[in-house]
Amino acid sequence: MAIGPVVLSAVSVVRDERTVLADIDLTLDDRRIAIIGLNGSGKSTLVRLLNGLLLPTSGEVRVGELVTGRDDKRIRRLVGFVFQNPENQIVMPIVADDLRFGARNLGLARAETEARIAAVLAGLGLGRLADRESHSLSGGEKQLVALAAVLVMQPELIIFDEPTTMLDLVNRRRLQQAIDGLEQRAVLVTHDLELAARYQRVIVLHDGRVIKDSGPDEAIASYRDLCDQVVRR
Ligand SMILES: Nc1ncnc2c1ncn2[C@@H]1O[C@H](COP(=O)(O)OP(=O)(O)OP(=O)(O)O)[C@@H](O)[C@H]1O
Repeated sequence: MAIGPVVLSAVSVVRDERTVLADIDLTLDDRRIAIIGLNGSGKSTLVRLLNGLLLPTSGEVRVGELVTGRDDKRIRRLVGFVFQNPENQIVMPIVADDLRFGARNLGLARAETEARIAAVLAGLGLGRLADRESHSLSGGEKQLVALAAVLVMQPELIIFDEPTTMLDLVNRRRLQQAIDGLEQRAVLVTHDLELAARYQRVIVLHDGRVIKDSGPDEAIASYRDLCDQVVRR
């Protein structure tokens, strides 16, 4: 199934009586989209809406023909989510078993599961990690294994919430390359402006609103201006 655009219509999120996202209208259909903004601007909240991890207080989020809150099971198959902290995502003690876990939940046949796991690990250059104990991996390896677990499910869109925060420069590059090599569409929340600069569309959030939605140069310049203003205040 081709996923179609993800459309947010008049979406607001209120948490503890605070408006965290205010009246957002967005159509997300580009191949690569980065979302940047200050701490607390609403980036994680926004991306959690995209696969129904969080439901809007008002408004609607559509994934193609599907609507979050109504079609979440189908949406989760189409939209994968790589969390900031891979510790929250890796559940099994052995790496390959962790990758099998999600595939089993999809009800895939054993041979299909094994073929997908081998292909994904090879594609990310992680074949040597298959039999390792998950807890023994480095932070960077864990981040890539968390991505591998999502890829085994073959989603059509992958959300990354600050995937490079815990990575050194080498692993950041590896993850960048892994993302560049993905066939799937990707939406990525990041404070890493070098990473954001690689994406064709960059959305800047501030106080729960979209203040810029453009190509990377313009968006990053406006984010820098915003930071200057906030620091001078
Ligand atoms: N469960 C919650 N209950 C109450 N407030 C929340 C909750 N989750 C998030 N918030 C608030 O919503 C605002 C936006 O949070 P969010 O995590 O979306 O920001 P962010 O842009 O991803 O920030 P960061 O860059 O620091 O990760 C913050 O002020 C946060 O305190």
